[in-house]
Amino acid sequence: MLRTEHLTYKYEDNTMALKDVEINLNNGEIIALIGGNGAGKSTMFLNLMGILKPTKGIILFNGQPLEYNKKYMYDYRQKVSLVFQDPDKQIFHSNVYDDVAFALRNIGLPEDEVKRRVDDALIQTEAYDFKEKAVHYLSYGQKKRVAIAGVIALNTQVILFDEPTAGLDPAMTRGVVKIINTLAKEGKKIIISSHDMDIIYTLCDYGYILNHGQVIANGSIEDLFSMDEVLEKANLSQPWLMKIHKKLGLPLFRDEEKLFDYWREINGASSYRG
Ligand SMILES: Nc1ncnc2c1ncn2[C@@H]1O[C@H](COP(=O)(O)OP(=O)(O)OP(=O)(O)O)[C@@H](O)[C@H]1O
Repeated sequence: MLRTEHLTYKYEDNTMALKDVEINLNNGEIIALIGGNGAGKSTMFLNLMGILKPTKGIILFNGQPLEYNKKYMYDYRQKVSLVFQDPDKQIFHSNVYDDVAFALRNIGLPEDEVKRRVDDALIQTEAYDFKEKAVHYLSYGQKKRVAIAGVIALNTQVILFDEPTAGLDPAMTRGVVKIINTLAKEGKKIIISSHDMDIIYTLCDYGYILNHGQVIANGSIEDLFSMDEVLEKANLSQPWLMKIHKKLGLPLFRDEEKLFDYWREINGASSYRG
């Protein structure tokens, strides 16, 4: 699978965005990459995609270092894909359907297979209703869903999500969380960055905390969010379920439904208004 060794990346203006970063996707199913603004998350994703080339260190896919030539990258990007933080960096075509179909046509899939995959991805992301619409008329949230549809249609083994829910309303956010869970259940490896710690906590089983380009902690999600000092140093907060656990002494639950079930059980259904 995908891992890095001593990954270091320096931008042209000498900004050291990543220093000696070691991550390994085998450590979990849905992996979190978290850190405050400017910690290096997007730079990490661009390196993992081969869009940026490490200044030092290597990225290994299935045990072999990435190669930075056209042929290798053409194959690699059918196995590893990225949902960019900014959908405008991902959407190139003027029409939604053609944009989602682009990469599939590029790899030479027959048009009926392209249609099946594109329609399915647009239905999953609730973007089907505007599939004929011009991209420049779409709202930010709609563009984001088109960008996610493009990656779903590609059906790669590894999917990197850079801030997939930023700018989405609560209903769409729940939709994206559901999509990511479904992709993981299908066996895909996922790395996700988000400033929403509740989403990270609900979705991910393992994580890395980046601070000024360095991994300052890694471990199971429960362990990571128990490290008060590390979270403070990295400008992160605890998920609300973790706060309830720590401050009220309630058991630790992975999602709110389990907390509500527990509450119903200990207090009787009558005191529960949900
Ligand atoms: N093209 C660039 N040239 C120079 N410096 C850059 C460039 N892109 C990013 N940086 C710098 O690299 C560092 C890491 O930025 P990056 O965008 O990877 O962080 P991030 O964790 O994704 O932040 P955010 O949460 O704000 O999106 C920052 O100091 C940023 O200013």
